[in-house]
Amino acid sequence: MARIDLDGLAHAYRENPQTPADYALRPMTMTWQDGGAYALLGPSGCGKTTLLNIISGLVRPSQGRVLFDGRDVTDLPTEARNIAQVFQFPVIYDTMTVHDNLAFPLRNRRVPEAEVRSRVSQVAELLELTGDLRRRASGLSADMKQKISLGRGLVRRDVAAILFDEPLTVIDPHLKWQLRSKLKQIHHELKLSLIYVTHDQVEALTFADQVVLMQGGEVVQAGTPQSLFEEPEHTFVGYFIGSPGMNLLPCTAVPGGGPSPGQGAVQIGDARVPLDGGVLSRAQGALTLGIRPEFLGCSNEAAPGALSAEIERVDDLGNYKIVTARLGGQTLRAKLPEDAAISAGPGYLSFPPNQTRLYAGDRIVR
Ligand SMILES: Nc1ncnc2c1ncn2[C@@H]1O[C@H](COP(=O)(O)OP(=O)(O)OP(=O)(O)O)[C@@H](O)[C@H]1O
Repeated sequence: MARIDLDGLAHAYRENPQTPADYALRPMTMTWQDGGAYALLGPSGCGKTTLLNIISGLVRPSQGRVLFDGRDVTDLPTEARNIAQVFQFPVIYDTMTVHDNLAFPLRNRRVPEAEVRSRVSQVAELLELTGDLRRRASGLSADMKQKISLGRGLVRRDVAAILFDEPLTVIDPHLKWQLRSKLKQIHHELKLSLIYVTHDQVEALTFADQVVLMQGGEVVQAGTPQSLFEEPEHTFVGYFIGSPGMNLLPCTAVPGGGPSPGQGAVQIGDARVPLDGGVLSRAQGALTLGIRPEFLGCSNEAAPGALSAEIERVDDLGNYKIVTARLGGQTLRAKLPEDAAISAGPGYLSFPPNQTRLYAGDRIVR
């Protein structure tokens, strides 16, 4: 396994790119640690596959370098990069047994047969394929075939990294859930460097220990799932991560407008939300207040510091409730426990200071 450095990497599919919009991938420099599980996450067209293909060698970047353990591989073809790849659709040999499919990448590299057997049985066990090893692949379901493709990706010990391009897309939802957690377990047991492209945040957040969130060819934030959830550095991270995403409320600064000395506030329509005076003094440009639905306090009862609001509706979603409320002419959502006593009508919202974020020009202000 290898550390991967992306050094000033950028890519434009068109010749003579002139403006940032001409780039599928805008200049980026970052390091992915040996043995890490990374998810490249973002909406369709944000550049995830382009980045993955540059790492695998399918696309040569227009600018910058890719280094594996300090070695420049930018000009090496895929075969010379020592990586394994798993794609959206199964890539297996139908005429071979499950065992021989899993053994193929090892036998191809002349790994001694005793080691082939031990590694195949280890990977088969992890993927719960042990009982199927003697079956011929041709008769198997699409799900099973994709599991074998995953196994073929995971079977070699000596690869620099394993690259996954939306590998669970064709998998049945129940099995998908199992495989996501399985991949996390496999990552810990086999200590592999994994890079995993997905547009599905649940997939990225369950599987990866580092999530690289992309938008418009740029990395907007890279960090642990927890940091992306708790500390979104950009409004896009707040919006894209979470279900529902962060409440993002355009607002204006009211320096010194808070209830206590040194405290400021922001104005949202006719509502005023107190905010740390220091943060407010560092904010320039268009301001947005951000609070996750999980952290927004919401009740029919008045509480100290809570703001009067209209609770429009309450949706009971089984494990939790989603409250839709109006404050200062804007709509907010709160996520409450399933047993919370709450109903439509007059209500109160509170913004815990340590969970309330201010963004200026979409970037967090600290
Ligand atoms: N071979 C190509 N030629 C020209 N433009 C391309 C090519 N491949 C991708 N693009 C463009 O580059 C941008 C990034 O595409 P890319 O496939 O990397 O995004 P993505 O995040 O992987 O999206 P998806 O999840 O839909 O595959 C898009 O605007 C896309 O239209």
